[in-house]
Amino acid sequence: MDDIRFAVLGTGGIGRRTLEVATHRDGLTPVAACDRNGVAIDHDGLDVDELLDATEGNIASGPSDERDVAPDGGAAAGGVKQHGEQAGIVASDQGRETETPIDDVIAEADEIDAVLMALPNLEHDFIPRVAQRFADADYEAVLIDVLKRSRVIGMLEDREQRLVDAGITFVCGAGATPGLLTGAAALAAQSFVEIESVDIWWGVGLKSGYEDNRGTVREDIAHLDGYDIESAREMSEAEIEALIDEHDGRLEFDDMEHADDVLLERAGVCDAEDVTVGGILDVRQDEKPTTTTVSVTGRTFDGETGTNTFQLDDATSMEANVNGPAIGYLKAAVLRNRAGDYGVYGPAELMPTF
Ligand SMILES: NC(=O)c1ccc[n+]([C@@H]2O[C@H](COP(=O)([O-])OP(=O)(O)OC[C@H]3O[C@@H](n4cnc5c(N)ncnc54)[C@H](O)[C@@H]3O)[C@@H](O)[C@H]2O)c1
Repeated sequence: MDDIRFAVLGTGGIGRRTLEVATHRDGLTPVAACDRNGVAIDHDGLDVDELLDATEGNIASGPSDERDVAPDGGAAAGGVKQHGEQAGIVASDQGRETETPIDDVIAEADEIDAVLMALPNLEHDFIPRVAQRFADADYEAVLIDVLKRSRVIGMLEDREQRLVDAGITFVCGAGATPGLLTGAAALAAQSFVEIESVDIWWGVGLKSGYEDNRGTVREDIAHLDGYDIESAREMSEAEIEALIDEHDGRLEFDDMEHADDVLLERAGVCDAEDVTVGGILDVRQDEKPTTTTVSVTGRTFDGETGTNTFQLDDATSMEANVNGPAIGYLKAAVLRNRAGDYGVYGPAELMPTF
């Protein structure tokens, strides 16, 4: 495959690791990265090591704000919690401060083959609206996200014709769950002619990565009983710490709104209601508190009922299982885009490329 020039929107816990994982994969040149405060662009290729060193322990994290989403100057919805104007990419020699980081990347989009959106999703229409802005700028290449929420997929489908008209190939929910595990479920389903259930059960240990992954932890809290997207967005860091203390560092989630359900339905594998997603997050130990397992139960053509399972090795980190697939799906999407195949795809509809 020819060299792929790619950008990462959001250099938090996930986006930083996207850049790092990409250095281990062939044919990828990172040419742009941005966070809420700044942007770094170099069409000859960013110096990933320098950028990672500069942002180590210094992520411009927190919920998304709207300041460069609403060109009309629309106010941010709810309180915006920032970690200082100098946090994140502006601390890198390659970075510069900007009020319009995403627009600055869009302005260079003619020379970019793929854009990976590692942005927060606490305002769940944030990523669809960013996609729309690329389409409105007549970007003709690949967009990919690692979002989690089921409801966002419909928002992307609503914009599908606009994306096709622009010439965009969009892969949504292309991280771990949804993402790798959704794709694994679609493969595991092939033994059967009818699927009864898909159960996804994940385990993540984050002790050494907790500081880097506060954005993801905040979003996960929104899935707990008694919390929702709005309340999780408004929580202070101290409130999050207190909640984690109450649970001794271990949060268990049942029946999460994860887009694996609608993405498997899109791919024709089963009904969304037959899919359940849950898991355990432990922010005080690196070991996974439980083994990530996908169980697909179905009926075979000759009348047997069985369960195919797919497990991740406990040694593989969340960051490895999100970013490896995201890059694999990004590469697959570039091949599709170059073949003139545009539109919205989920991770159960195409095979990631290594
Ligand atoms: N599918 C999966 O398996 C999976 C797993 C983990 C995380 N995720 C998703 O990955 C996403 C990123 O998570 P994270 O932990 O890296 O979050 P984070 O908070 O650490 O990072 C978010 C980044 O986005 C930037 N950002 C916020 N608003 C912005 C704006 N208006 N313009 C430009 N940049 C902006 C921030 O500065 C930061 O760099 C989340 O949506 C999370 O749900 C998915």
